[in-house]
Amino acid sequence: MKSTVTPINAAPDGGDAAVALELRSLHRTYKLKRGLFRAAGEIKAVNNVSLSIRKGETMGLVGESGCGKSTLAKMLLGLLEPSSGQVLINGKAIDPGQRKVHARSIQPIFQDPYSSLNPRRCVADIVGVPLQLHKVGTATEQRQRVKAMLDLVGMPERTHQQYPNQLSGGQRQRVAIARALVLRPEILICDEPTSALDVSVQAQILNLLLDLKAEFGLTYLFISHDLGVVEHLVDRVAVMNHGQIVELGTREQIFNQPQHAYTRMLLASALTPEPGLGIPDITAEAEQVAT
Ligand SMILES: Nc1ncnc2c1ncn2[C@@H]1O[C@H](COP(=O)(O)OP(=O)(O)OP(=O)(O)O)[C@@H](O)[C@H]1O
Repeated sequence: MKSTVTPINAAPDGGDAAVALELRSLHRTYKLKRGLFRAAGEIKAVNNVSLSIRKGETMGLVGESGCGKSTLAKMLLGLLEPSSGQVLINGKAIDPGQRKVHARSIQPIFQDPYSSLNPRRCVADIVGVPLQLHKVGTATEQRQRVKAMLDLVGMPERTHQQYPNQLSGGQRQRVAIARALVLRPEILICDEPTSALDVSVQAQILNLLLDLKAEFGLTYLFISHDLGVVEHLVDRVAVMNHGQIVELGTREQIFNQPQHAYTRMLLASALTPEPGLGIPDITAEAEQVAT
């Protein structure tokens, strides 16, 4: 007789769209040197993670600090070599040594836009660098594309020649988003993209990410410890603990019927979002920035 019990990891696979990003049995081990109170050893930061994200899908990745989220993100971006396993983009395995090749398909947005923006370059130059590195178009075309991208993320023209230290936190994150999108990648890895921002600005940036997803048909992996934010944004959620995905499900399954004890613990310990943290329309803020 067929079992009626659904295994924990047998979540819907995200629909019929083609798989944009696939992780196959990814492992990453760090060697630990012997310390004063510690023997030499190793830590399995990512331990046999397999996951498929479909085109146009937003996958949330949640878990406590130290569970391996950033290590996983770095492997997806080709910044860190897996100990074993594979990352595939559109069915093609990526080689971490070929960062430049797959930078055109997959780009990051990090938590702290200030440290990820070059303080000595103006906004337009920061966004233009990827086009120069990848030799996309003529100098005139590059300038046009930079301007169009900055307009799209709500950066008024007067800010294009300014430097990161002259911008607000939200504006810096807009610049980081413009830089991430200027090569027209298909996949964005958003690693806590709003956690360094004020609550009101967080909502504006999340709204912007939603608008851009619709505009470009993007696929997102959205990494966050903030379950309130995740619940607003994602289609499916992967719950990570001690380097492993312990539960995978649709947003409704994870938030309404969590199966794994760790997921239940995470949800129970999450703070209730403050009233008004819902995502407001971005238009008002974009207008404010533009004036
Ligand atoms: N370079 C490293 N060398 C040794 N151990 C590391 C290294 N980088 C991370 N770790 C360890 O690997 C585990 C996973 O770390 P990771 O930064 O991926 O977690 P995280 O979920 O992103 O945490 P956070 O949300 O705090 O950034 C942790 O135990 C961490 O201490």
